[in-house]
Amino acid sequence: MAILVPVLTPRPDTDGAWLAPAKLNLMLRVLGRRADGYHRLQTVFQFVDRCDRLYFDHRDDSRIERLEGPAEVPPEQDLVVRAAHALAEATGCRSGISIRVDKHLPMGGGLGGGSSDAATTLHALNQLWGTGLSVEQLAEIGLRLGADVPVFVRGAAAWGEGVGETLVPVELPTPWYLVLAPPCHVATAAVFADPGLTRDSAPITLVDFLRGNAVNDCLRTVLDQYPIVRQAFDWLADRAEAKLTGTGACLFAALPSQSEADQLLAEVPDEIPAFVARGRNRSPLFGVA
Ligand SMILES: C[C@](O)(CO)[C@H](O)COP(=O)(O)OP(=O)(O)OC[C@H]1O[C@@H](n2ccc(N)nc2=O)[C@H](O)[C@@H]1O
Ligand SMILES: Nc1ncnc2c1ncn2[C@@H]1O[C@H](COP(=O)(O)OP(=O)(O)OP(=O)(O)O)[C@@H](O)[C@H]1O
Repeated sequence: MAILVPVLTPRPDTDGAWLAPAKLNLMLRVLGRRADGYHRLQTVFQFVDRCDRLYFDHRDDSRIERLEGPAEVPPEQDLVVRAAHALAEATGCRSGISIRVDKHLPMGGGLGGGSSDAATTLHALNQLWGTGLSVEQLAEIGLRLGADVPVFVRGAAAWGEGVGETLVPVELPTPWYLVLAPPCHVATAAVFADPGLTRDSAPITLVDFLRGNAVNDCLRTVLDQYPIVRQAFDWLADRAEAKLTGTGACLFAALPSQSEADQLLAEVPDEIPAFVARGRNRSPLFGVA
């Protein structure tokens, strides 16, 4: 008997917004450094249902413009604009687009918000411009924009290797997470450049991870470089199993229920922005629970 696997197509929600979710790195091992300076990693990516919201409006000319977005990011440097140009160049498409970015994810937080915005833009414009690229082709373009873009393009929770481009989909438990966003931007490049960073971890297997081997090799460096992250980490670690996502600054803990997550959220000190979100094995961009 044939098994029908649904083909999922990214689509806007009922308000016309294309969702760009956050990711968490449930573990992060740094195995070594490549000749180009990039680090070889092992990681586990899972999405959460906290999202930026992107809107795309048709234009009659061929200009690519960001009409609304984060004030800290000049429009021409915004990853949504860079993704749109990259798709236009790769396909020879001469269409234009107006993009509005309704930002909900903290920036420079290890939640991959910019990468997710780029991935959502690639999917949305591939449909709106009718450029017809495959997911593989979009992921390849995405990788040139950032190491985290491919997992958002593929939209499945994954075991990741290489610099994050070798992805194997995984089905994981989907707990409620309390996410703390200490108010600082962590410079990913500076964390990877730290001489004290552990960069010779032995590779592990998915089974090792599922049995509880879930360290983040960047944690010590980030806590040493950013006292404000250490303060938030200590607070969370006193109450739950605290983890760092990516190179931070965001921290998270899995809780058994929404009510327990909400209860802990209510206790978070006022100076630490925080939210509760549900883990998802399929990106909310693809519109399924
Ligand atoms: C740490 C993770 O968030 C884990 O998911 C990602 O690997 C980082 O992905 P990202 O933010 O998209 O990072 P990129 O913008 O590609 O890289 C920023 C900088 O971090 C350093 N970098 C990044 C990723 C990596 N595997 N090795 C590195 O050494 C490089 O100096 C690079 O110039
Ligand atoms: N649309 C965008 N949203 C957020 N940041 C953007 C965007 N476009 C460009 N950027 C730039 O990218 C940087 C990293 O943003 P992002 O939110 O992806 O960081 P991050 O969560 O630390 O990601 P990662 O986990 O991939 O390191 C920002 O500091 C900002 O300068």
